[in-house]
Amino acid sequence: MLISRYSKPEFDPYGDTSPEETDARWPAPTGSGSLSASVALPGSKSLTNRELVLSALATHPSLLRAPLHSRDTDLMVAALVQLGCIVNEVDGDGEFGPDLQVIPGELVGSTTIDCGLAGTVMRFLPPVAALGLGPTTFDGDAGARRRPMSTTISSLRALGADINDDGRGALPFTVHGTGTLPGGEITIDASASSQFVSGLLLAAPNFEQGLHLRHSGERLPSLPHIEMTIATLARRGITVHSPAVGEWVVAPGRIGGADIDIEPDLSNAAPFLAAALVAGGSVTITGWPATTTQVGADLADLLPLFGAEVSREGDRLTVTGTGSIRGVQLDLSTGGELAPTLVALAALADTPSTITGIGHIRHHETDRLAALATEINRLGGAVTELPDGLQIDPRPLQGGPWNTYDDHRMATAGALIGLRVPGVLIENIGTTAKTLPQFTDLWQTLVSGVRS
Ligand SMILES: O=C(O)C1=C[C@@H](OP(=O)(O)O)[C@@H](O)[C@H](O)C1
Ligand SMILES: C=C(OP(=O)(O)O)C(=O)O
Repeated sequence: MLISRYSKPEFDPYGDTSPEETDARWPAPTGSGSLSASVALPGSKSLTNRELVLSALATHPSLLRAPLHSRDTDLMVAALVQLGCIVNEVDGDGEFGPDLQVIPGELVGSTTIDCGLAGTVMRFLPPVAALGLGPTTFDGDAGARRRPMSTTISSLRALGADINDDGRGALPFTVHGTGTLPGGEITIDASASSQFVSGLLLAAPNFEQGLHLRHSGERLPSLPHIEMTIATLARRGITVHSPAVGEWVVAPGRIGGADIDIEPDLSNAAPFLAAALVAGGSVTITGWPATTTQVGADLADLLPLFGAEVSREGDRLTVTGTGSIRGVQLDLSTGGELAPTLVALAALADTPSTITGIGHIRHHETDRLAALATEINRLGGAVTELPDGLQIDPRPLQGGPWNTYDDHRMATAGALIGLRVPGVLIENIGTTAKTLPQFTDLWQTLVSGVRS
């Protein structure tokens, strides 16, 4: 089947909802005994969207096996189809939807791309549009217009692209593609997001002169995601040289078509695995890859800091907890994506925690530092915002409303707290569809796997 009209579903569980607009809150289920659950998760968002982009830029067709099907990946598919690719759904072995065959086509603009709230779409596709012929306008949700884009805009300009924007360094803007981009040597500030680097690296082999990219800025967050970008390029025959930390060189080259198995999303495993600490008992995630560039793999080292035991048998990773949680002192700069889960855990711990190195998550789906502090404190918590993190002091929490700010990880963090605290009512739980449309069903499976 050709997916040429990949549009938002009629029921849009993810759009720009405010707490006031959403009457129906999801009562987070409470765990009534220690857990004994085994959960299979759909594919990684970060891998699926990288492989979709590389497939579109490749010389030959690609097959993505067991890809994620969620709002962020649907938006990526829709955008690539608009830019001239063919994407076919084909039967596969994946439990969570069809495989995707991607046939690259001549890249064309004259279109408006809906980025939704997906950082991967808004940061990975402007370089692709610059390689297409014609104007491509990028826009997205109200929340997307607040996410930083100035590095994408200024870096593409420095590489030879013609871009119209309103000077705010944000969506919307228009890339006037000419079918080719000179590329070359530039220095950027990627302090606000690693995705500025990844977006340029993914398209770099197709720039006339390739790319010599340097990062200069106060910090470079989410380094594993850049490693992931480099690894996905390597599998398609492109070597990224990194002569120094924060410096990358990509020669012009041909991105190969590929047959790729997408790993389960290990960042989405975070709330499920953390549930073992919150309720006690054990939670197993199946399909855990032997090696991976996903930062979610760090959970195997991070959760023991909170008091968990982690074991591994083949492709099954199991976390066991007693229900008692220790506070942590943690620099999470490499895995900011895991912060909402770990902060929720810390809010249920017996001792104080400080989680730092995550100032940049103020620019994620929402200002996650402010959102986590506000929502946990509303339930009686004592969370203090730091410039680049949160201090979390233990307090008994009580039930009440939990707002999600259109942020899938705020929703799952609320569910985790609700596993222990009765009466947590989550607004717009449907926002989990950004990367895990099956969240409520899978969470129910987890909670039902209880040994009383
Ligand atoms: O490249 C990617 O797939 C991602 C990079 C990270 O972004 P930041 O560097 O902005 O944190 C991560 O948090 C995001 O969820 C996904
Ligand atoms: C920051 C995230 O998403 P995005 O890819 O939209 O940046 C996330 O999923 O935690």
